[in-house]
Amino acid sequence: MGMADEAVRVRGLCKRYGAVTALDGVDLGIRQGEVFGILGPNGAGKSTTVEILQGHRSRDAGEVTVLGRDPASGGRRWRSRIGIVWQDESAPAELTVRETVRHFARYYPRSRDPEEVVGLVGLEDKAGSRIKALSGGQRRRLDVALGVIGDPELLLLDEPTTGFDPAARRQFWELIRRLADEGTTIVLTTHYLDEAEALSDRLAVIATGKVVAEGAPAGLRERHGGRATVHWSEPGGGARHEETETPTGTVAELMRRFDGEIPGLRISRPTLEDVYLRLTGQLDEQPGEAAR
Ligand SMILES: Nc1ncnc2c1ncn2[C@@H]1O[C@H](COP(=O)(O)OP(=O)(O)OP(=O)(O)O)[C@@H](O)[C@H]1O
Repeated sequence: MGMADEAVRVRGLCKRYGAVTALDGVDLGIRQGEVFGILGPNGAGKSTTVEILQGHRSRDAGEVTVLGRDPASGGRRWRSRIGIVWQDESAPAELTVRETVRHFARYYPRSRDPEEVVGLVGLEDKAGSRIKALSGGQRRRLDVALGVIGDPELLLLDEPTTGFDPAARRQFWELIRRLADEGTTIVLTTHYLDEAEALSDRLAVIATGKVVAEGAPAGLRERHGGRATVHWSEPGGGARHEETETPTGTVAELMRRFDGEIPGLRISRPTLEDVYLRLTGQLDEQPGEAAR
C-alpha cells in the first residue's frame, strides 16, 4: 500500500492525561474508501484516538496524517473534508430536521443537497418535525446527516450506535454501507463485536493504549483464534473433546476407530468474541474453551 492510498496514517502515537497513559505507541494505516473499525474495552483509548484524528485533541508524541495533513494544523479547508458526528449535538431544538440540515449545509464550500441527505439517513418522514420531537435513534441519524452534509471524504464516528435498539442498529449499519458504497472512508469506534464484524473491511483492536491486533475480521479470527476443538461421544456415553491444529486428521482418526459414523461429532472454532476477549486480556483461558 502506498502512502498516497492512505486516508489516515498514524505512527507511534502517544497521549498522556497526567499520570494516565491513554495511548502508548499506536500505529494505524487506514486506506481510502474502506470502513475501518476501532474496537476495544472501556478506557482503551478509542475516543482519544478519534479526537486526535479530528484535530480536537493534542498528542504527546507520534506522527499523524489525515487526508494528507497533520490534524494539529489542519486548517479550515482540511476540516471541511472531514465529517464528524458529535455525541451530543446541540442543534436548536425548535428547528425542524429539514431546517437544521439546510442550516448546517451553509457552513461548507461544497455541501450535499439537504433533501437528499435527509433521505439518505432515512428521515424523510420526519423532515418537518422539530428536533425536540425526535426519538434517540432518529436524533442520532440527524447527527449523522449533519456529519455528511459537507460531503466529506472521511467520516469519523465515535460509538455511533450506543443506545440504539437492535432494529435501529441494523438500519444504521445500512446507512454506513450506503455511505461506504459512495466511496466515503469511514472510521468508527465501537464496543460491539458484531457491529465491527458486520461493517469493517479491517479493524484494529486497542487495549490499554496499544493496538493488539489489526486486520480483516476473518483474518483476525484465523491468526489469533488458535485451534479448533473436535467434540464427540464415546460409546459408554462420555463426552470428549480435543483441541487441535488439524481437526480433519482428528476426525479421520476417529472415523477409523469408530469404523464409520462418529457419535456426537461437532467441530467448534473460536468466535471473534473469543479472540477479542483474549486479545484485550479479559479472558485467560484458551479460545476453544471460551465457546462453552
Ligand atoms: N480528558 C481526560 N482527562 C483525563 N483522563 C482522560 C481524559 N479523557 C480520557 N482519559 C483517560 O484516558 C484513557 C482512555 O480514554 P478514552 O476515552 O480514549 O477510552 P475509550 O476507549 O474511548 O473508552 P470508552 O469505551 O469507555 O469510551 C482512560 O483511562 C480515560 O480515563
